[in-house]
Amino acid sequence: MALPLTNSLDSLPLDNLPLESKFHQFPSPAKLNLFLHVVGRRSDGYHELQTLFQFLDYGDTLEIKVTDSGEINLLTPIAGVAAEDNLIVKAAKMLQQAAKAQGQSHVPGAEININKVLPMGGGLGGGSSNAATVLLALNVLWQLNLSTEKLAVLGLALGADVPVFIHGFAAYAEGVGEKLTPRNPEEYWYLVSKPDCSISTVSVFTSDDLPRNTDRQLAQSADIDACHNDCQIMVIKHYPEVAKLLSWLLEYAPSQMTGTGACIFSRFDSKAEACDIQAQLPEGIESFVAKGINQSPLIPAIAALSRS
Ligand SMILES: C[C@](O)(CO)[C@H](O)COP(=O)(O)OP(=O)(O)OC[C@H]1O[C@@H](n2ccc(N)nc2=O)[C@H](O)[C@@H]1O
Ligand SMILES: Nc1ncnc2c1ncn2[C@@H]1O[C@H](COP(=O)(O)OP(=O)(O)OP(=O)(O)O)[C@@H](O)[C@H]1O
Repeated sequence: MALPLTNSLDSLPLDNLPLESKFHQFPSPAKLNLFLHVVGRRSDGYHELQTLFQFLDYGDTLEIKVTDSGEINLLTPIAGVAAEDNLIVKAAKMLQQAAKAQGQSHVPGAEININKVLPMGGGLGGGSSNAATVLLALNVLWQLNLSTEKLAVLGLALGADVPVFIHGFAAYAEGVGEKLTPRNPEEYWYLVSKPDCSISTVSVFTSDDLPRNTDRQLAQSADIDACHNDCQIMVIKHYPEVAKLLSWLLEYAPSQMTGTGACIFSRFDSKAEACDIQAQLPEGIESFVAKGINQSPLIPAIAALSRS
């Protein structure tokens, strides 16, 4: 089954009404890890990574309205995620605390809607992307003026993938994913397919079968195809659904898992080729076709809001 493509993020409207009292729409795109090397483990248990992030022109959409109440209300709950655990709510509350810490006596609230299309636990960074969108949007809507760097530091406490979504440029990342260097990988078309299973990030990072000592030099290779995803090595051992779909896709195109899975991205030169293989996917596999992009669509949306 193809996932809906109705929320293509090309041009989201931001008109000229006052910032308050109306909903503003923001994109919350997916990311791919074009490669993901695990190169060590820190004393706090987190893993040191080397990864290449690129965005997709496909993702969730958030609508945010400022309120006077000081409350954060998520009007469209996500099934299976309690409001207090939702990264959208956590990000908004964290920003309120940061505003109070810098001396603001009254911090407004917000009402938030989400149109969730990204599969959860898919390795597409949906939750982190939602958190980044909330941080950037409310920083403008609440007129807090926190720097991008400060927002990235705040966001890192919510998830290792939040900083790249805050900065919004495709990047090579080290550390736990927060030390970013801009890169411009080729913007291919991708078929993103989701095997019929969900994989928790923690289970991958705590597995004895995760390789943890990939040579740090490998990521410097000029040939991106020389790189790989270490998490995939663990996942295909434990999740036959992923192993089976990956070997099917590899017959047609270079294919690899993103993040800790379970989604697999297959690379094509054109949308038509990606759609052609999508049409042949085995029964019951969810999928979408999207373009890899080196700037997040969130950045121009925030810039337009700042100007309004
Ligand atoms: C795998 C990636 O998606 C690559 O982009 C990210 O590193 C994961 O980022 P994320 O989903 O935001 O993950 P977090 O919420 O920060 O971490 C979830 C859990 O994964 C483990 N974790 C995560 C990132 C990392 N570099 N090392 C880890 O060991 C930790 O046990 C952590 O408690
Ligand atoms: N707004 C949110 N959207 C999605 N998941 C959320 C959200 N808030 C909290 N979560 C929790 O975070 C978990 C991971 O969600 P997410 O969609 O970010 O996974 P992922 O794509 O595998 O991310 P990553 O690539 O960072 O590992 C979910 O299973 C859910 O319990």
